[in-house]
Amino acid sequence: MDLFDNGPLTLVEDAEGGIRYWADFLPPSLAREWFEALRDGCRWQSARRPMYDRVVDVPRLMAWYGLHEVPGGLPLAAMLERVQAVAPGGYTSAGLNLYRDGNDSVAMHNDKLHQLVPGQPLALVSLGSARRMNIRAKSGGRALGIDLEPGSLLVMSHASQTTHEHGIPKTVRPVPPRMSVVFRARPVAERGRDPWRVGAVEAEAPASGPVAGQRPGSPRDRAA
Ligand SMILES: O=C(O)CCC(=O)C(=O)O
Ligand SMILES: [Fe+2]
Repeated sequence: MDLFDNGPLTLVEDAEGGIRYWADFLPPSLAREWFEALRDGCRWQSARRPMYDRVVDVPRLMAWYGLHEVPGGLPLAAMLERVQAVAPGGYTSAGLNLYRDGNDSVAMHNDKLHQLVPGQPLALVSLGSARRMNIRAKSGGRALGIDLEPGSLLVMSHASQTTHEHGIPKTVRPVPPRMSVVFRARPVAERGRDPWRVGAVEAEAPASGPVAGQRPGSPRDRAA
């Protein structure tokens, strides 16, 4: 690949732009700075969900902000400005995931369609350590694996959420924490509502809402 080519790698094609990946979206020093600011400044919460006859913690921490009400000090407006320059969209919310170690994960899923504005993309910025994302067509076939590097951007079309699933598998490799910041365009009726209380942004919806006040790295029962 041309070293000076910062254009995207197209992973999936569709009429709305498919799934595209920019490895060098952010300068490394800025990616590090923003990782630390968000790790230390976000209201991280541990959500719970039923699994068989138990209720377990969703295996990662999450935070969520409407873009009209981001607390001062969090670099989400500056990040959004860079996202808009590459992948313009009507983004209204930022959902953040913190994977504390290789035991944290997200199961294969598509983002909930009723919580997304049709035609609008989802933009996912990765910070911290690199983690593998698997992307698989619902129609079958092998999953495609992409290592989401710190400072990278993955943009998924709305249409791709109807045709493909994505997930971050656990890994036995010792990996430092990794964060994703997902900008989404939410329908007006969904804005301002805590997404965990209306069925969550994706498949691992907790039934009982978040447990407030958990700090990154605190011990817990992690399944799934
Ligand atoms: O952390 C990631 O890269 C994926 C997160 C995700 O799929 C989601 O929040 O819906
Ligand atoms: Fe997702």
